[in-house]
Amino acid sequence: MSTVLEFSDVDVLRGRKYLLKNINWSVQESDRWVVVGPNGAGKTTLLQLAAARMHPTKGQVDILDETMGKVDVFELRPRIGLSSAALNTLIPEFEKVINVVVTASYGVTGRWREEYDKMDLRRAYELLDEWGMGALMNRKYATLSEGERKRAQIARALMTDPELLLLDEPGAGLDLAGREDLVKKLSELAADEYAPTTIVVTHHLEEIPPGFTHALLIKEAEIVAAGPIKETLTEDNLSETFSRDLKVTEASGRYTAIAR
Ligand SMILES: Nc1ncnc2c1ncn2[C@@H]1O[C@H](COP(=O)(O)OP(=O)(O)OP(=O)(O)O)[C@@H](O)[C@H]1O
Repeated sequence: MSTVLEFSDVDVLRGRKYLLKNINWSVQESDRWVVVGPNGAGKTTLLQLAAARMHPTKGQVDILDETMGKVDVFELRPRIGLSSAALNTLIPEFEKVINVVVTASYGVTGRWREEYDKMDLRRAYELLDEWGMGALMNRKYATLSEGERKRAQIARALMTDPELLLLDEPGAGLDLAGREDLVKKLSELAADEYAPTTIVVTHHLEEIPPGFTHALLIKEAEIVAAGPIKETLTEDNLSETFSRDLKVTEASGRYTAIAR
């Protein structure tokens, strides 16, 4: 089993504020992680480090056997699929859905004069189709609903056949049916042994796909608990993470939490 991510004594500081503090975290190839924590806890910062989009202020981050600071990040990034809401602001207004996906192979967000070969376009279409978006491939991305955008973003993140897939709040803004569809798809992806090592960030336990193996709980820049999902998503750990006395239930791999 090989290690995909290794964070050793990592701090991220901006001014005097710790965005992350004393983070030690190891992710193995077959793992599927959820990162759970309240607003402002440091989840996106953690994902930005894992995506080779940010350097730690202190400590070491190893990604896919490369050490940040010693590797050309432009070679590393295509090996990592990242989906986040930040993408929405980068996509040109009239961009077609198929181009949003295919441009990932060049690491850009607007199709300009690049020539894509048929194989790339075919792969982009197949990925869109797999995520239920095939019929919308020629629509303008700007006209998609939030749920459709999320699925197009995930197809884009998978375009380069990454070894590591990072999804930042893929369920945010989805209605109940949209969330359930997404959870099912992510659960299927988790069960696929050829799927990349996957890390999903969320605020909501209801969005955790069954089959995910590990959880990291984070609060105020520090890890509260991290490890196998059942041992980690306990009432005590979650109550500590969200600073509320929570009642947590689990049935068939689906979690819910309410305040007592
Ligand atoms: N450049 C910066 N300078 C100072 N503080 C920052 C900077 N960037 C982020 N922060 C702060 O760091 C904290 C962690 O931010 P981060 O986006 O990682 O949290 P998060 O857990 O993803 O939050 P959310 O769930 O609300 O998206 C927040 O309090 C944020 O305001």
